[in-house]
Amino acid sequence: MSDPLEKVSSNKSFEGELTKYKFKSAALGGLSANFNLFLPTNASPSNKVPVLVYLAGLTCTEDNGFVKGSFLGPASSQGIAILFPDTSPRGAGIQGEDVDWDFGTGAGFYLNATNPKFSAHYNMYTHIALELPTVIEAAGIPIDWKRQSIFGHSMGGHGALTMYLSSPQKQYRSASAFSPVSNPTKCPWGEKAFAGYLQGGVEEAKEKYDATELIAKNKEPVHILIDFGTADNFYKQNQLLPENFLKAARDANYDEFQVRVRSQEGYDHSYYFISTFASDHVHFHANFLKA
Ligand SMILES: N[C@@H](CCC(=O)N[C@@H](CS)C(=O)NCC(=O)O)C(=O)O
Repeated sequence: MSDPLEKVSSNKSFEGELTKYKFKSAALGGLSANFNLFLPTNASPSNKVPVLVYLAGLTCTEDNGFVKGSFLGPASSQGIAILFPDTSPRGAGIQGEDVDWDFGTGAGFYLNATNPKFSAHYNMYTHIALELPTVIEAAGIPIDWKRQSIFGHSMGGHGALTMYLSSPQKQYRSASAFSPVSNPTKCPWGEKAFAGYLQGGVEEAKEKYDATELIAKNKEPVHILIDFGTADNFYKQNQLLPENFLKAARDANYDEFQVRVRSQEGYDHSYYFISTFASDHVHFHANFLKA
């Protein structure tokens, strides 16, 4: 069992309330975990609101998304909550976890580790899919967990797409991503992460943690929106591979109404890009969250 939530700070924003919480996380091996939650002003015990989960990228914390993403205004006007989890456990004390910026702290890759070195703490998949909804519900916060969607950036785009496509009970109604790591078993970031966190390495990852592999074998209807920038250096270095995801989706007979991948001319990997299309993504999810 995880401990109850402790409120760290609370600020009025866009008529709603942005609150930072911390708690002792069972999924992350008893470490203290932070998250931010934006609640629109219409949320109340008699009016539970839908929620969008935002997963950030490498080196980020639970703060990057709300500080630089420009999501809160559109979410407030649509009456949607946004949950901003962290990107990894912190302070696990595992040898080597703080050496590289693309592995370990700040780089949890939204999976459940099976390598015994990491498996007690690196369980961001369970933390986000199961633990956070449970502790937030237990605190009486008025969110309707039957109306969830998920989005993210870069490593967090990978997290959003894979959690959407692999969640057994169709936990999320829609998924979207900014510059996602779309085929991680074929790029350096993913290969490094899976070799470290998973006992079965890249082969194990193909089953559960690669969006391109997952869409290729998916049979259910989907609602997916992806944007990436043509001036994104990580795109140019083949870390993102959105074309692989698009091809797998079209080969699996998903048309542009179910899987839309948009190439945005001249945009880079930063939050200048994300904030430009933030409103688009919130409105995309609103179609499904408020249906
Ligand atoms: N630290 C890396 C870059 C890491 C990076 O670009 N992180 C992206 C996600 S993949 C990010 O969102 N950074 C934080 C920010 O822009 O607020 C480098 O020096 O090349």
